Amino acid sequence: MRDTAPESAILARFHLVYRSFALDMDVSLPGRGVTAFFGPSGSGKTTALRCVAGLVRAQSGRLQVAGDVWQDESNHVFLPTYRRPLGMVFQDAGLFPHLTVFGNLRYGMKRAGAARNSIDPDAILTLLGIGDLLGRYPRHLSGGERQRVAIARALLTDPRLLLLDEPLAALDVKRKLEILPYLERLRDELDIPILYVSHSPDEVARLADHIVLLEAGRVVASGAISDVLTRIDLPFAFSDEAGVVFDVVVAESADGLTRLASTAGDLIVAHRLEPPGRRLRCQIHARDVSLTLSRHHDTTILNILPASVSDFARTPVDGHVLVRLTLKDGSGLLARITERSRQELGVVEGRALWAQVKAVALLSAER
Ligand SMILES: Nc1ncnc2c1ncn2[C@@H]1O[C@H](COP(=O)(O)OP(=O)(O)OP(=O)(O)O)[C@@H](O)[C@H]1O
Repeated sequence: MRDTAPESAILARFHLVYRSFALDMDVSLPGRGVTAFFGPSGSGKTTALRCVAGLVRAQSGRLQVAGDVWQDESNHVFLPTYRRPLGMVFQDAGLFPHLTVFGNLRYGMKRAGAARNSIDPDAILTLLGIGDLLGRYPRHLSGGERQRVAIARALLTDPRLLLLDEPLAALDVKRKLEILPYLERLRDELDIPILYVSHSPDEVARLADHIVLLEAGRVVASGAISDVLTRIDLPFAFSDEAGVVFDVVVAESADGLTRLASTAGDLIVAHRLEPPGRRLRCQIHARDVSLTLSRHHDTTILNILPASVSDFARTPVDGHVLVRLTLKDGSGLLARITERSRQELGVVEGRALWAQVKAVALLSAER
């Protein structure tokens, strides 16, 4: 059933009450890229995803995906899971152990039914790098390979939405690092949205385009990652890892350095192997940003960006403040400085100054 053209691809409103937990969610989510359901253990991430999947039925709820209504309790509409065109992958890949990789994938294809003509299996095998694994049984695959096969099987059903519930949680660090580039490719190349449950700040910083921050069943924030990570009213703004992410493009490499272009200004980092034009994601921690009133030329710091002060807040760590800055393209940057420096420099709302970036962390793997 089609509805009027939606502004966002996913409109999800759920109210669900368990004995000692209530989920209250009302969000609009983008129709492409990765939306992370993020929050501490027990905040309701998996419950929210299960509501989207139709695995649990919110007493009151409405879910619309790309114009199609999957649930509308006020009109007694509730599509069961098997009628929702979605792919799901959990912590445990859930492959059929008695079938080879090919057999598992063929199962996905069968589920696609009439839609399978619109799927390009070769493109999916390439996207996930599993073309050489087709004859193997799941027990002969690494944890990362199993997850990639499970994602491929889900995509072969031709879903309109991909749900990933902590797909890396059961993997060791080495396997996680191995699979992350594939998830980045899915994010960049798939036309369908991915809802991704995680409680790992690193995974979210690396993969998410949009964040739904949950706390005790309530949505504390929902927005583009660049907006949510620069909100100084949220608890994680004060963690040691607080910082922003930027999507940048490799511009050129010379003299052992690479210039990354972004609308907020160029960033210079140690030499990268990626060719010009490659999109990368980088992170700048608040602890790595210092402020000056004039542009210093007598400094070893390479990355100095013009900025203005939006606002600031005292951190729970004695004597520090977190300053939110606006860069020339309107994007945000956080700086953690001492209250004494703030007063001496006159760092107040609207003040124009320079942000000196001591370190830029590249979150994408080199390839
Ligand atoms: N079927 C159920 N019946 C009753 N309570 C439930 C049920 N499913 C989940 N809960 C409770 O709802 C709360 C949220 O659980 P949920 O699994 O959604 O959290 P989460 O954020 O995904 O946590 P984690 O990161 O630990 O997986 C928890 O307190 C959990 O005990």
